[in-house]
Amino acid sequence: MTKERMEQLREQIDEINFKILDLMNERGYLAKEIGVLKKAQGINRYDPVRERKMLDRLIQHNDGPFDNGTIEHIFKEIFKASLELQEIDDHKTLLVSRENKNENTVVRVKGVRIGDEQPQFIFGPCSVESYEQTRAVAKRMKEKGLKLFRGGAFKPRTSPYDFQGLGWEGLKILKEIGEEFNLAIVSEIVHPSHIEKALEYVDVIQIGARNMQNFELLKEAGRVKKPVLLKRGMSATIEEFMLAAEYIVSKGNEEIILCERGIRTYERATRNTLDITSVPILKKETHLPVIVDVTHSTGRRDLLLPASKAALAIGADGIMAEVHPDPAVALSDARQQMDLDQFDSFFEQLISNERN
Ligand SMILES: O=C(O)C(=O)C[C@]1(C(=O)O)C=C[C@@H](O)C=C1
Repeated sequence: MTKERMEQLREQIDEINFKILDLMNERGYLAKEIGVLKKAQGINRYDPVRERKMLDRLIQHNDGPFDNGTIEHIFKEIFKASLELQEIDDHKTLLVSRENKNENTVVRVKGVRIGDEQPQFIFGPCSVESYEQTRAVAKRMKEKGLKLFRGGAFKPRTSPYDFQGLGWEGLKILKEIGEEFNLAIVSEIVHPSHIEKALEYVDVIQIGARNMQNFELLKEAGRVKKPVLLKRGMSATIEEFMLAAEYIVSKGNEEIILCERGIRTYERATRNTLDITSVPILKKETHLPVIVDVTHSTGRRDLLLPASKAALAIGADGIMAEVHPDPAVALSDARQQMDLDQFDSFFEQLISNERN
């Protein structure tokens, strides 16, 4: 008997649930329409006076069993949800979003396809210090059949007294070495007025973490036909990172590679905290390729291999890491770059892991 009664009651609740659902959605459509009218009249959508009046009237009619506080709470949630509905309508779909374009963007650089099935690798010294130093790394990369070579010529450094890079001289070295070994050159550009001239030297324009919100630089990079490697700012949220990429795409350049390079947190065991889950989030939310810079995120040679494996396992399209013939005497990032032998063993282990 009690069992039957319980079933009856549950059936009634189920029916009421559907009624509430229909009424909620009917209410939602009305709120959306009000939202459109408010927008046209330039009125603020959030109306606390109206909300207060509605709550007062509801409380006057409330015969229980729910107490007034509970009723207020439930309806406040409904108002909040309606407000969100009104805002979604106004939310422009980003060009970088999956919603806007479902298929993956594949960035092509000298025959290498970034964002396609195969993971890709970008290696090279932190800074171009000399022709010999740069060439030694490029030669080792060429022997491994690697194609994407990084090297910093313009170096935005925290301290003005640290090595600032060789500038145009560094880009000349990179170009020469790129031609000798048929490597694609990835190098950072820091000034909007340098973009045009840099096209002669680089195959990929890198925009560094410190410049992720240099909007004039982003716009200029958006105006040219050259792939851009955009690094996540050190304190940037994923949304801010996506909006930075949007600046570039909105000017006409869709050839963007996003690069997770760690964010600043309270943790000091690593140089930055590698936000590994940003990779699948960015892959889900955008159509752009995503790579991970294991050197700047970890700042530790001993973590380069596990961090790279983790990045590929979680869906990264590639890895970036720094290699120097003699890291101990490097002019920047001496503690985190691999020497050539370490590079051999790192790469060997990484690709054998990929094969298995
Ligand atoms: O009545 C309005 O002005 C609405 O926009 C609708 C509504 C609601 O859901 O009831 C939504 C948000 C406002 O803060 C107040 C009320």
